[in-house]
Amino acid sequence: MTSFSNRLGAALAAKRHLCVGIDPHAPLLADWGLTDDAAGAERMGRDVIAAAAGVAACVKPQIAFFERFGSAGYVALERVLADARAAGVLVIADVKRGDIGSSFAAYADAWLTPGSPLEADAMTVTAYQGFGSLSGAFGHVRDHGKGLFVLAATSNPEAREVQQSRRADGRTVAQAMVDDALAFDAPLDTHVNSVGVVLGATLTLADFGIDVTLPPAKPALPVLAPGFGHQGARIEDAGRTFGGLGWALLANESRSVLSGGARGLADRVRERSDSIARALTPESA
Ligand SMILES: O=c1ccn([C@@H]2O[C@H](COP(=O)(O)O)[C@@H](O)[C@H]2O)c(=O)[nH]1
Repeated sequence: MTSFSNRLGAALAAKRHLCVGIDPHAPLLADWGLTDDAAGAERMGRDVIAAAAGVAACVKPQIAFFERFGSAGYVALERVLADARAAGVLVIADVKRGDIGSSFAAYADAWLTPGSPLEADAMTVTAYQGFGSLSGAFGHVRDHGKGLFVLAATSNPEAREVQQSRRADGRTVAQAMVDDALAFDAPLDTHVNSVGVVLGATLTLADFGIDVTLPPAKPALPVLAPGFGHQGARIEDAGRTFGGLGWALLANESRSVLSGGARGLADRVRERSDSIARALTPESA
């Protein structure tokens, strides 16, 4: 078994930082000449996998756009995930799961168990019920080489009221999420932690009171950063926004890459991937 952190580390070492979103919005499906149904979502997802293979670091299917088609949407997503496994494309399932421990463990079984129909490499999670409530996934991380991305400072403006709040210990909620992710014991043979965080590209870390200072021996903290493209953040600013975190940055773009149809998709993925690699090189950061 090759772990998520090892595979992610290999992609990052090859200067791949782009995470291509798979978000089959109705207008995008129309733009692609596809029907607004499960078949259309499946076609878009499978085309994205083909374009991302060997070029992007990972893909991120957004479950909401499959779930709106009910069971047919889940079947479509299963087929997209099967394509990704066959093509060796890393998948972060954007499912934002969180619950009391026993229920959360069932989510981890669904998304992170090898052989599960919905098996992904990593999933997004919320620790609003306490970081400890995520422990049902820690076995999947340690024993099955899976990964987690904990929402810390999200890209939407409404999140600030909650995530910038200060806890009794003086840290912001966002900083506490980062600290808990950093404290997760990574296997010794990896350069990248298996537990990372979601930090929106539309924000400044200072606004959220976030200081991500890694202890010297620690593997890098993977950061999934949505907000580039359609939400206004510019890939060219990624080095400045994320500073020393750049090495393990996964810059997500969904609508901005998907817009324009299937034709030209491979070129757009290549162009965005090259741009983010350039933005993160020390000379231009
Ligand atoms: O803080 C967050 C967390 C998740 N998202 C998700 O990322 C994509 C962004 O799509 P764009 O089209 O590139 O804006 C989408 O699936 C969101 O649900 C986020 O935007 N911000």
